[in-house]
Amino acid sequence: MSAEGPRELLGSSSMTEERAMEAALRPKALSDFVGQQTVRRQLSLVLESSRMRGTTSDHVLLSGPPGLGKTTLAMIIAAEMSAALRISSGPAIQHAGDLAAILSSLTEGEVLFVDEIHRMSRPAEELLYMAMEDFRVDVIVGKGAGATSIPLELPPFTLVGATTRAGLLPGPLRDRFGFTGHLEFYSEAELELVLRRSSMMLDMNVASAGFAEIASRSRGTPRIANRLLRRVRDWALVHGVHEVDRSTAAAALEMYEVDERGLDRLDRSVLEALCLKFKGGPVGLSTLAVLVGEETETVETVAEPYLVREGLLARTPRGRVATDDAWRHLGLTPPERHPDSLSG
Ligand SMILES: Nc1ncnc2c1ncn2[C@@H]1O[C@H](COP(=O)(O)OP(=O)(O)OP(=O)(O)O)[C@@H](O)[C@H]1O
Ligand SMILES: [Mg+2]
Repeated sequence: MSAEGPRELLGSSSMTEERAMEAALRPKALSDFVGQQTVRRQLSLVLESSRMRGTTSDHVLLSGPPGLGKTTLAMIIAAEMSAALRISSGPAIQHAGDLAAILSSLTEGEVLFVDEIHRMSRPAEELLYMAMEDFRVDVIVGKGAGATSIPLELPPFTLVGATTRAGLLPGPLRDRFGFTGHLEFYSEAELELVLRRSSMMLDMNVASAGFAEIASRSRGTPRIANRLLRRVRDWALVHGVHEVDRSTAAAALEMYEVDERGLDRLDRSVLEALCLKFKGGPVGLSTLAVLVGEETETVETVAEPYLVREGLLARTPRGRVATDDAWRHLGLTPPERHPDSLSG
């Protein structure tokens, strides 16, 4: 979510449309959720078992890069449990009191979804430990010497936390989730399924090769696949194309500066900054973020995971390094290196 903000691949005016479309395209049941076999199977077992036992499900933590389906899964969990869903987020819970207010208003069995849970404040986090484990919170009333703590029983609820950065979660919090699902990037075949479904909802006529072309540029991410599909729709509409084939899709996406490997402007500027300004690195993350004019978190959660996966960038103890493949992707010649200085 947060990482989505500064990302302006397609301009901020598309953000409202993006939200609305995202809601419309979200699968509503676990069986409609494409890919993520492992997580889906594990989660379905957790939910099935709690349904059989007639209890609320264990708390669930979902981690993974932006746009892979964490929010979608949280909604599916509530739907599968026929439970009400309450949505909040780490940045919105800055005081323990904010969290206490949310928790004390939950009804029995409700699913509380906390997005970006790694961004909650420390005091709120500590309150959450007790709530997760004992369904109880201590509410502090008053200030200073006169402050008293009133224990408050909570109805059983299921916490679903989502994070793009599981590594930032303190151990005690991570340990209190009964189940952690790590979402992986999607294969091109899976993205084609996502696109097929979305194209029907958008009433588009797309040939198989058209789906393949869009999928191959979608960085393993359903959100990006859906977004590119909408841009291809615009292009086809304006150019009077009735069936989107491979070349239509390619032409449209070239225009939006999404290259054949799915790299967009931000990805390329990260690689360019590394290669052209720092001879390929190593460069610290924060320096890199300043150079490309983005938040550190955006570079780290949005651009890097894909660049690393594509073998274009390496994270080393001394900083980020461009691989030879990155130089070649930018049309540059990789520098000669001493064999032992490779990637720091
Ligand atoms: N497995 C899937 N099958 C079909 N569509 C999916 C799947 N996963 C995600 N999507 C689509 O991708 C879009 C983004 O998914 P979602 O909002 O759940 O991502 P997220 O992981 O919560 O991202 P963020 O970290 O930015 O909050 C949704 O509109 C949804 O329709
Ligand atoms: Mg989300």
